[in-house]
Parts: sequence; structure tokens; C-alpha cells
Amino acid sequence: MAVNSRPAHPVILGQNQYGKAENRVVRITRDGATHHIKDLNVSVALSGDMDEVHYSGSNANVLPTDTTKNTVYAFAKEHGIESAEQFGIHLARHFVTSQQPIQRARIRIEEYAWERIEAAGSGSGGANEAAHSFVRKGQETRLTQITYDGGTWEVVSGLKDLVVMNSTDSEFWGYVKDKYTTLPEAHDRILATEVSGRWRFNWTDDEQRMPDWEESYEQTRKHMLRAFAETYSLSLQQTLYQMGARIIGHRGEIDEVRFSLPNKHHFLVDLEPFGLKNDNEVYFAADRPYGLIEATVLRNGCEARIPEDLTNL
Ligand SMILES: O=c1[nH]c(=O)c2[nH]c(=O)[nH]c2[nH]1
Repeated sequence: MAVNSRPAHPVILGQNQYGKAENRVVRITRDGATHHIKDLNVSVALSGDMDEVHYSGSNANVLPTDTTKNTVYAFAKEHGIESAEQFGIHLARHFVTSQQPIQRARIRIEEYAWERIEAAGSGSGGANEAAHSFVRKGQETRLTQITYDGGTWEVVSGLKDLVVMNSTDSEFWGYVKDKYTTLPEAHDRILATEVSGRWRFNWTDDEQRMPDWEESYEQTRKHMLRAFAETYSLSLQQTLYQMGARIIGHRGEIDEVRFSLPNKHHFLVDLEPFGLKNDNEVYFAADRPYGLIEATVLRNGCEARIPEDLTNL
């Protein structure tokens, strides 16, 4: 028999930790019309005097993982997110100093960086940047498919994995409501998507002057991003059409554009239970399920040839 009161266990518990992993928190700071974003994936792992919950199931020392999640969101509101390090230090200190049984906190944070979308008319100085439109850092993948049957060429190019966000100028309301509809109407929401797009060139034979492919890609990407940034959006469908229409309108070498746009939902976190007001500042970035908005935008009179499912291209 062990000296302490607990009966000896034939099987001994080793290192253990628990907490809520991958809390996706987006914090918007509004400096007038200019918004700043911090986008983190925060994982909390706590350890300490946790033998009993494993051996007997007593939760007396257990701060729920749900509470650790709430703490992440409440701290984002109350203290802001100056840096991932500062935020992590703050959280770790809180868990260890406020809960007697917790002796160690490990906070892991991934940070997703965002750059402002360049606005129209900006020169090399970059002074002209969108106040609330962002593109996630880390390059997209550029794609192309060339088909040649000995007579006719078909070139379809595009991109995938280009993540963009507008932190305002997006609404969604006036939709059909049936007995299963619970979605509240939104008059100021975040609009974010991961663009997958393909565009078909009208260059089809060797007699025609070939487009400058590099220039075409840069300009198409630019027009697409500007349309995303500048459209006051009433739906992602409307934004999609504007992105395609702007490409068709500015790039004579392209006749058809198809987009597949997942609606990357950002839900306002309810901070009322902690006595905090969430003034469109702290969001939960959900990864699934997501709305998926897909459409082709065509030059009038042209044929639609890009397949419905872009993964087949
Ligand atoms: O832009 C949107 N389009 C929709 O069709 C839709 N449906 C939904 O629930 N949210 C949204 N947002």
C-alpha cells in the first residue's frame, strides 16, 4: 500500500495534457475606415494535478476545454492581439496563475499573415492600399492547361488557393426563409473566400498573335483582386460575377472565366456571457461546412467550354 491515501494503481498514468486545439480567432481592429487583422490558430494544452480525472473520473481539478476556448476569444476582445507571442504569453500566464491545479500551459499559435490589396491608381510607393480588403500572404498556385489537336489550340489558365477577405462592405439579407431557416440577416459581415478560377483564352490558331502570357496573368489577377476589393457585396454570387466581368471587360484575350468560391464563414463570437460587447471585432473562422458558389462568366456570344467541376481541369 502506498504511503498516501490513494490506493496503488497497477497501471501508472504518464505525461498528460489537455485543452482545446485549433481555436480559429480573427480579431479586427478598426482605426477609422482602416482595418487591421490578426488571424490566429490557437491551441491550448494544460497539465498539472490531473491524476484523479484519469484514475477516478473526478473533474474537480478540470477547467473545461470549452472554457479554454472561450478564454481565447474573450482575451482577443479584452486585450487585443498585439503579436502571437504576446497573446500566447498572456494566455499561458492566465491558466497557470488562475487555476491552482494547473502547473503548465503550452500555447501553440499559427499566424496567417494578410496583405492589403493594392487599390486602383496606386503607384510603386504602395501608398494607395485598400483599407479593408486583404489577400492572405503566401502565393497562390498558378495553373494552365494546353490542348492542341494539330489544328486548334485551347489554352485555359487560372489559379487556386488565393485567399482573400473584406472585413466590411459585405451584407447578406432578403433571402428566402422557410421553416428550416435560422441564419440571421447580416448588414455588415466579413466576406472571405479561397479563389479557384480558370480563364479561357481566345487564341486558337498559330496565325493569331499570341498573348503575352506573363503579362496576362499579372493583369488578370490584379483585376480579379480589385473587383473583389471594390465591390460592395450583397452576396458572394454578386462579387463572383463582378470579378469575372472585370476580367472580361479589361482583358480582350480572355472570353470565359469560371470561379469556384468557398464562402469561408466568420461568425461573431458571443462574448455577452463574459460581460463583453463584441462590436464586430472577434470572429470564429469556421472551416466547414462552407457555402460553395460557382459560376461561369462569358463574353457575350462566346461558348462556355470550361468544365463545371474545376478539379477536372
Ligand atoms: O453570399 C452568400 N451567398 C449565399 O447564397 C449564402 N447562403 C448563406 O447561408 N450565406 C450566404 N452568403
